Amino acid sequence: MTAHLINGKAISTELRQNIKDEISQLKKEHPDFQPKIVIVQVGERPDSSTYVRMKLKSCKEVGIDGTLLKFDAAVTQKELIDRLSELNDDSSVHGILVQLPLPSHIDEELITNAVKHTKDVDGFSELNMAAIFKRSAVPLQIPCTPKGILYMLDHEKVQISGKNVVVCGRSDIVGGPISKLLEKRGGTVTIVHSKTTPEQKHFYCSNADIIVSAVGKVNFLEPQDIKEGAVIIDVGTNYIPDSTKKSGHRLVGDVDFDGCKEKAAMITPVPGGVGPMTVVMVLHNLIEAAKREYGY
Ligand SMILES: Nc1nc2c(c(=O)[nH]1)N[C@@H](CN(C=O)c1ccc(C(=O)N[C@@H](CCC(=O)O)C(=O)O)cc1)CN2
Repeated sequence: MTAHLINGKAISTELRQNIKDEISQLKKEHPDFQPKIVIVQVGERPDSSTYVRMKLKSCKEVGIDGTLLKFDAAVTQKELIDRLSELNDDSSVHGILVQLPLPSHIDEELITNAVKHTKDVDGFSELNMAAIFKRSAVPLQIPCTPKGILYMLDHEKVQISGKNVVVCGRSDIVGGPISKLLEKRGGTVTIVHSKTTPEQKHFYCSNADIIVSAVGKVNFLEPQDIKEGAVIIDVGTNYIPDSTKKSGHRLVGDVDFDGCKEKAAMITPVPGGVGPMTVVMVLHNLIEAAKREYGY
């Protein structure tokens, strides 16, 4: 069997067009409607600069006013919090996103919580996270990568309820929220993490109908670890040396793609899988926040 490729690039392009159409319709109906996001970047990490550029470009494409607020890597926590507080109070700003990771002298927890709950388009504040983990609560925003993964699974009509699901990784950005969201959708979810033994990893993964891998390790999932017909969602972003590339490196996921595609029913590529979905979900969360603010 060769797996069906879940094309995140194509799915995100289609969704971006829908968002663009919705914004232009809203602007026609309400000429004062101007959705706006402020993206906060601290320091000059090249990967963060790439992601921020991608987000701002997508905003521009659909008619969202995207502003970059850049701070020197040596910025103090107080300066950042004061600025976030001003943005929280600025009624022209509907969404605030702090690009992660932050330099080590900054407390990520403190900063993500300093973003007003209603403007938290990343969904990383404690109020949003708590709503994800509470059984009957409906979160205002779902973090962009987990939201993108759920959208892809629904787009491909993958049944979650009643399935064995394994999530590899337990980060706040991906593993933590996606495991709870998949469990809320009726999956029986096991989390594989850094304290899981190789034997446990093999046992749980090889019995899984759906695997989401977000650990950041090349070849973390190999064909012998997965079940015939499984659905594999690869969230890994790992750069490996490649002398055939001008940059000298190439992006790969956590999954041995060539091996696993022969055994899986569906698989996401890296690049072109989950990554583009993360970007489009920023737009989706922002537009929802803006509509709430305008009362539409
Ligand atoms: N505040 C946040 N910080 C971070 C998040 C996040 O959701 N919010 N997630 C990641 C990084 N990230 C978005 O910020 C992100 C990662 C990857 C991609 C993407 O489209 N990747 C492409 C390849 C891009 C390349 O060539 O380098 C792909 O997979 O096709 C987009 C966004 C950590 N920080």
